[in-house]
Formats: sequence, C-alpha cells, structure tokens
Amino acid sequence: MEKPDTHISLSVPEDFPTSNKPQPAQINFKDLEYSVDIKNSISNDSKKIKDIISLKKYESKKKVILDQITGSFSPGRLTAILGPSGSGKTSLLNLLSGRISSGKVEGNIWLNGRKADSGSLGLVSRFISQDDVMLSTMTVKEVIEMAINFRVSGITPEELSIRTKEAITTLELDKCQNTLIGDTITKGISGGERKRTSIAMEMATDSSILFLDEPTSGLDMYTSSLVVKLLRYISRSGQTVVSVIHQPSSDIFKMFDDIVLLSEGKIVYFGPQEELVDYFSKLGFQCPNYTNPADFVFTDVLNLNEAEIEQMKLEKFSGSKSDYRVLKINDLAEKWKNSDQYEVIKERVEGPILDSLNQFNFTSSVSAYRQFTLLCKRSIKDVFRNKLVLRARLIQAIAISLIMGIVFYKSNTKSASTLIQNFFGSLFFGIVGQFIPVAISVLSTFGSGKFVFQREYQNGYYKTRPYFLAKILIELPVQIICPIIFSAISYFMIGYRGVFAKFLIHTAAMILLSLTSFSIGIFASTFFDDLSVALAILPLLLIIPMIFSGFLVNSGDTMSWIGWLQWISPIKYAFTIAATNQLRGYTVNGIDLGDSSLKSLNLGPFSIPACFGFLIMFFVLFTVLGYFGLERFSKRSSLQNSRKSTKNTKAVLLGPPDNIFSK
Ligand SMILES: Nc1ncnc2c1ncn2[C@@H]1O[C@H](COP(=O)(O)OP(=O)(O)OP(=O)(O)O)[C@@H](O)[C@H]1O
Repeated sequence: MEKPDTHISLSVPEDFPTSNKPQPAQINFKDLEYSVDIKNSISNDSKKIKDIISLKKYESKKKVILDQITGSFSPGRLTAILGPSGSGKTSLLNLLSGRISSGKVEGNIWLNGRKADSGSLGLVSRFISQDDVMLSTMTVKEVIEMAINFRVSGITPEELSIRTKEAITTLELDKCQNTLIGDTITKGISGGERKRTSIAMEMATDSSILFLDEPTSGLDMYTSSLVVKLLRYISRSGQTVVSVIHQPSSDIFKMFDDIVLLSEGKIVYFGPQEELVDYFSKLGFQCPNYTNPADFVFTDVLNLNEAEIEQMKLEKFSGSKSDYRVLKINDLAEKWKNSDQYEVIKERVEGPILDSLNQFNFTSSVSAYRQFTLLCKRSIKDVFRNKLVLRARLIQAIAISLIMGIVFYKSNTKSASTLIQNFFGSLFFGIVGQFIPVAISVLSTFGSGKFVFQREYQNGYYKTRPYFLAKILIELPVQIICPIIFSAISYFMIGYRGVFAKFLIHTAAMILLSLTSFSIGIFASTFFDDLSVALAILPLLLIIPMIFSGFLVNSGDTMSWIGWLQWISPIKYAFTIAATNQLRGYTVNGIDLGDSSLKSLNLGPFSIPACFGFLIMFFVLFTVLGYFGLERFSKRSSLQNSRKSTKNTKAVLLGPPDNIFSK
C-alpha cells in the first residue's frame, strides 16, 4: 500500500484568502496562577475536635493547576502546548479564552497591552474543543454558513458565499461539502472531515485568536498533518493560533512556530520550536539522532530514568517516583526562569504589540431576532430531514387512532352499558395515547439536541431564549397535527356524538393534552443533565397523572392526603373535558345515560372551559420551567457565565494600553 505523503509544503500560497483578515492580537500573561479548592477527606487521626463535633468529613485544600507562568502568543504564529496528561494544558487554554468559571486566578493577562479579563478574552477569541458536536442533519457547507451567519452581523448573501467557499477550499472540504454531518446511525463525513469542518466553522468568522484543544486527537497521521498544516495556514493570515497537541509526529512538530512545554502546571520551555532541542541539550539532555523531538521531550526530559532516581535518592530524601518527578520538574522550571530564552519571552511580555484593537476584534453575535429566525430555519430543515422521526410520529398517530377505531368501532350502536363502558374506555386510552408517547419522543429529541446547543452556546452563536423559542415554535405544528389526525380518524370510527362543535372540543382537548405532554418532555429533558436520569424520572411524571385521571380510581373515593394529586393531573382535566363533552345530556330512547354515568365518576366541580384553562396553565408552566431548566443547563455546563462582556470590558480593550507599558 502506498504510504500517504506527510511532507506538506509549509509555504503560504499566494492566493491566500484575505477577505476576512482578522485584526492582529497579541496575548501576554505574566506570573499567572490558577488554583482551585479541592475537598480532601479528613482521616480520623487528623480530625480536630471541631470537625468531630460538626461531623465534618472534608477539608479544603488549595490545588495549584497553573503555577506562576509567563508567556506570550503573537499574531501570525502557530503555538503548540505540549505536556503530559494533567499538566494544565486545557486549563491554560480555558483561562486564556475566558472560559474559566471556578477557582482563583492571580497574575496578569494583556491583549495588545490592554488588561484583559475573562470577558474580554472571550470576546476576541474562538475556541475549538475536543468534542465537535454538530447538527447531524446539516451538510458541511450548511454548518459553515450557519456559523458565519450567527457570528457576522449584516453579512450579505454574496459575502456569505465568498467566505464559505474560502473556508471550504482552505480546509480542503470541497469533496464533502454537500455531505451530511451524520451520526452513529446515519453515516456522514469522516472523523478528519468533522475536525476540519469544526475548524472551518470558527476560522470563517473573523477572530483574532484561535484556541484549539487537541484538534488531531483520533485522527490518522496524514489527516493530523493536514489539520496542523491548515492551522499554520490560518496563522499566516495574521491570527494568533494556539493549540494543545497530543503526541505530535516529528513532521507535525516542525510545523509549529513556538512550543510551550508544561508539566505540573509549570512552564519548562516556551520558545521557537527549532531551538527546543538545543535548549535541552545545554541542560544535559541530548536528543538522539533521528528521534522525534516531541518523543525526546516526553521520554527523556519530563520523565525520570533509573539513574536519575538513584541520584535523587542519594541527594534528597526518600520518596515515591512521583515525588522525584515533581522535584525534577521544579528544577527544570527553575532553570527555565534563569535561561536566556526566558528573558526573550519576558521582553515580549513586557514590550507587547500596542496596536489598538477595534470593534472588528470582537467576536460578534447577530441580534436576538436574527438568531431566532436563523434557528427557526435550521429547525425546520432539521425536522424535515429527520424523516424517520417525523414519519414515526405520524405513523404512531395514525396507528393508535386506527387501533382505537377498530377496537371500539361504532360503540354508539351497542347496548347502553357497553356503550358507556366503551365511551369511557376509549376516551381514557385515547387520552393516554396522546400523553405518554409525546413526552417520551420529545425527551429523546430535545435531550440529544442539548449537546449541539451546548457547543453552539459556548461558542457564542446564540442565547438561550431564541434557541428555546425557535425549537418550541417549530415543534408545535407536529404536536398539533398529530392529535388532529388522531381525532379525525378515531372520533367517527368509535361513533362519538356527531355534532361538529363536540368534535372540535374533543380535538382541542387532545391538542392541549399533547402540548402539555410536550412541555413535560421538555421540562424533563432540560432539567436533568443526564438523559437516562430523565428517562427514569419521566414515568413518574406520566403515570401519577394517569392514575388520577378520574377513570381508574373514583375521584371522590381516594384518601384525602393523596387525593389532591388529581388536581395536578393534566390527564384528569383532559378526561373531564372529553367525558363531559360526550356524555352530558346523552340519552338513548329518552333514557338518561350520560349524566348519571358522569355523576358516578365524580369528576369534580370544574366546567369544560375551566379544564381547558388548567391544561393551558400546565402547558405554560412546564414550558417556562423547561426554559429555566435550559438556562440552568447552559450556565452550569458552559463557561459562558464567566464571559460577561460588559461595556467596560470593551472600553478597556479599545482604550489606551495599560499604564505600565506607556513610556
Ligand atoms: N475545576 C477543577 N477542579 C479541580 N481540579 C481541576 C479543575 N480543573 C483542572 N483540574 C486538575 O488540574 C489538572 C490539570 O488539568 P487539565 O485538564 O488542564 O490537564 P491537561 O494537561 O489538559 O490534561 P489532559 O492532557 O489529560 O487533557 C488535572 O490534575 C485536573 O484534574
């Protein structure tokens, strides 16, 4: 088999796209420390009397994740952050992209010499995380277009098309631009294409700084090379590109301009890639010929060999291997701070680019109304492309109504007692058939869409409210059409009363119940982060209303301490409407059948309009709760709450440089 060519030209083509050239932004940080409080369980031996009295099981301990680090990321350069697992790479990226929401940050960060906080860092940077969740029903071209649409306000269709084409060409996505993203069930683009698509989404939208967390993870060597080549390519347009990278090959390693080597939250090297081997050779670590410098760093520099352990045992106290490793890293970090290369970095940090930033540096978002219309259009496509789900819902409505129609066929022609039994039975099961499947199907569709929402929300595409409203609005027609189909088929087959107004009331009750169930499904999916927990809780929300519908248990006969549950049962109100609608004043040959049967069920004091009112109230209540659930989910799972871009944040960035830089 022919070996793929991994030797990629590093020169920037002359036709490099320039229409979306970003403003240069340099990000500098000095003596940056990031720590969190962690809870350690208190051993019985070390428990103090006050811990015992207060039954305290844990004590707080400060964990330093990034320890007094200093560095600078410059425009037009591609930087790799390397380090062993747990060394603080992702934390550094999160911190510099304004995505840290907990813990304590000390030290300074500047953007072109202006003091930056998490709000301003979030405003000028884009972040591509490891998990590139995208809407599976969209094509590559559509997701890139969508990203641009959400992020660049006032864009014309021509400009949109130029930018999309540029991103597609740059990231070599031409061949798959019309392929669906796909998911585990529907195969779509490949893993490498997916990674490149998520980079294209962010690069097409004018940002000064691009952060990437392990963009090559899970990719083969050729595709990894391609991705890094493209990052280099993007950096050459003037963007500051910083990427955490995992085990790069030597070809990939050489594509980076600068390397940051982190270990135990400390920097042990920060400088040009080509000087790294030389730097460590001066410290006594020789990189063997033909060895990948990245491998050399991990195995020889950051790791301990037996000889080093023996030496440490002689010189220091006895300890575990990890203690010795920490000693070695501390020593390397100390040496780094005393090196000439560190002085170069310090000079860069202390004499930053002072070009003033402007509005174009800020990652914009379009207006809430535009977000809403874009989301509506996207949701419509999603509903129609998810043909299987749409068909399943329609088939379900038709199947249930046909089964009901056949089983209870022409019940009005049966004997009086059969008629009453059939009417109540069919009304109850018709209602349950509207209630339970809707909530379950909404839970799965809304629940799985939540992760796409999370990614897009984190990347600042839109706010929670437009997303929620668009999602509800587009889903509503399906929730209305299905009960209409159900009613239209089953109503006349069963032989309910042939008065058009009664048919309308019956259908309206089915619609409102379906909407209530829809809102309960949304509430469950947004309130519980874990879909399996939501699935475990949902039956409770569905079965209790069913028990207290007024059909299975006589409402007047339940114990008072539990009987109140009937009043919070949407099924009870829908059943009351449907039963009263059919049976009030129902006589056969002048004999009252309806009123007496209704009376025996003890359905309660509420009229049909009042029951409609309660159903509307449940729908609104659960929808509002669902909205707050989504708000809570977005705040908790994303780090957006730390990215408050106040007017003040912008004013600082647009204003003069920090005093310490003005001569
Ligand atoms: N909020 C937090 N609370 C407690 N510990 C944390 C927190 N954030 C990070 N850490 C710890 O800080 C260390 C660095 O984490 P980080 O995710 O930055 O490492 P990393 O170098 O990116 O690792 P990997 O390569 O495995 O992804 C880890 O030991 C992690 O457990």
